[in-house]
Amino acid sequence: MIEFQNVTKIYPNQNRAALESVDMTINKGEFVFLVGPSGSGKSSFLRLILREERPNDGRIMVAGNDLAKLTNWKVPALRRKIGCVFQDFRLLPSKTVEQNVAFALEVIGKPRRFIKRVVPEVLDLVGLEGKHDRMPDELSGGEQQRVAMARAFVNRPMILLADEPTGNIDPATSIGIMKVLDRINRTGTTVVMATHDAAIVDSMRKRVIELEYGKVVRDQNRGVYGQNY
Ligand SMILES: Nc1ncnc2c1ncn2[C@@H]1O[C@H](COP(=O)(O)OP(=O)(O)OP(=O)(O)O)[C@@H](O)[C@H]1O
Repeated sequence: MIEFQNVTKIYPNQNRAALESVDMTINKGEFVFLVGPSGSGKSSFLRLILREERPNDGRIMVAGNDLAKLTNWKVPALRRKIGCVFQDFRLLPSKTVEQNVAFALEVIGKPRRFIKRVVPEVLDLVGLEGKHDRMPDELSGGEQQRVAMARAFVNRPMILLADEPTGNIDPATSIGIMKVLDRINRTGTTVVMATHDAAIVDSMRKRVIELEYGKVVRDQNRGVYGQNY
């Protein structure tokens, strides 16, 4: 599903590589935690998968596409296969919960009938039944992140990328967020989550890939967070 072959990324005017000779394969349906100190390359890894950045060297395959060969006009189609969730939720403040999720389908031209049917289904999946008409500022942080997950998943992407999704959420609420990500993963969606949340990684025992100075220093099945960063 995601394959990095000897990938190196050096940002302009930087003398150190953000990612250096990274080789890894993430298979369909896997749940992977990406851990490592601040600046170790986790966000760069996610941005390369989205083709928001391009590598200086190596090859990246995502959902059967060689990203170097993908023409610019095909990039939106690639990104439609990839849902994203961020630490800061990124909801539209003037739209309701339901409208925020529906909007993700409207912009890709889905019919209204379809939108009316699938939006309530996905809001149930993330545990937001009864909150469809709330505005984002009437929700807790955990609920806002559930909206963001519903929006990322409503199009049933093959891959879900999460960049510190529990970073702004208290530990008790984070458990609920992880249950939703686990539920999404069980539908067959590949999940890659960058995190500094040791308690979450240790409790879920999924594959853990650790980066340090842009290199993979650990790749462990049913892994733990490891040392504290
Ligand atoms: N747009 C950019 N321009 C220049 N350097 C960058 C850019 N983005 C990231 N870097 C550098 O690349 C390295 C890796 O950064 P990256 O954001 O991928 O790390 P990270 O592991 O996600 O960190 P954090 O845990 O703090 O989010 C760092 O040295 C960072 O300063």
